[in-house]
Amino acid sequence: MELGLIGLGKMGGNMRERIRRAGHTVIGYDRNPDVADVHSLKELVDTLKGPRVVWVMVPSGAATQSTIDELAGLLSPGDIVVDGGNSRWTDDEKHGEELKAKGIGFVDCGVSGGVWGLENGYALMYGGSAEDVAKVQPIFDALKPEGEFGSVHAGKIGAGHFAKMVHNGIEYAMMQAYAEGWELLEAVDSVTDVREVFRSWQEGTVIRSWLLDLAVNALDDDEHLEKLRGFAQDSGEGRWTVEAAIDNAVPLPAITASLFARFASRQDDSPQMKMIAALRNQFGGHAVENKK
Ligand SMILES: NC(=O)C1=CN([C@@H]2O[C@H](COP(=O)(O)OP(=O)(O)OC[C@H]3O[C@@H](n4cnc5c(N)ncnc54)[C@H](O)[C@@H]3O)[C@@H](O)[C@H]2O)C=CC1
Ligand SMILES: O=C(CO)[C@H](O)[C@H](O)COP(=O)(O)O
Repeated sequence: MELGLIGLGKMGGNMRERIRRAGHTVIGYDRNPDVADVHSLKELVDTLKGPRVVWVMVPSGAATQSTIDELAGLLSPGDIVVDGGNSRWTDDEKHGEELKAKGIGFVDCGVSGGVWGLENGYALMYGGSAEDVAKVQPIFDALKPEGEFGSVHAGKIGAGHFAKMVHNGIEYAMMQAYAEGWELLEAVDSVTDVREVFRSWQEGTVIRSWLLDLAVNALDDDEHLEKLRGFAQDSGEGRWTVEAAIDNAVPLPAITASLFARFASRQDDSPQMKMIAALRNQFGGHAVENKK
């Protein structure tokens, strides 16, 4: 089938290639003309034969919103928009309604697989009506990993991004657990080769996983991660997971702590620890360290 794909960065660029390898036609648009097949959204829409399926794979928030707004004005009744970016799930209902008013279908799709997806396939979690999902199914089949699993119609509009958000919350906590274990192993003299301990865990252990494999890759590149600064960004999914947990009164101590650990990583000199030091000094006369 034919697909219009908007956003040809780390994700969309490889997805275009994987879908083409499966025998489909993909026409890509990106605001960066070096990677684009067409040079405007209008040209993309005019080039595709109807009924069209257009997949949006740009940063969540303003870029996704403006793209969907423009598509709503360009597409025709019976066409479908898929939002494959990491959009906040609460945006999906709004996007679905905006497009439905023009007779355009909408499917939200959480995509997992990162820059490895071209070869390994992309795990997909999608939400929307069965009718709209069916129109995108050949593309889902091209993107998904080989094998029985890796693709799910999670529910109605919003369910795909909600499932991907929870997936990313779990990702935060798993990464935090490996990171904490690694730091503790590095802190003691008795363990002389931390990287080999991590490598040994890749087979047979309870904690083997793809993230563990990637940790070993990172340690092979830089055995003690000396080239990196201990600073970790976040792009929203962890925050939204914690917000959803609060809305539903579901306790998420591990995921919340892993999000807060990232915030702490961005502080050179913790203001709250200054207060802790000051209070210990006030009540117990405990020593403080002053700035030089
Ligand atoms: N990198 C990852 O591991 C994953 C990323 N995602 C999500 O996929 C989406 C894309 O992510 P990446 O490819 O990593 O980002 P990226 O920054 O590598 O690529 C984004 C692309 O979109 C283009 N773009 C931005 N605004 C545009 C607009 N208004 N119109 C047309 N093109 C526009 C940029 O020029 C760029 O080529 C994001 O929503 C991200 O959260 C989802 C799963 C994994
Ligand atoms: O969806 C992903 C992986 O599954 C993206 O890599 C996402 O950017 C990770 O989240 P964060 O940037 O908040 O660490």
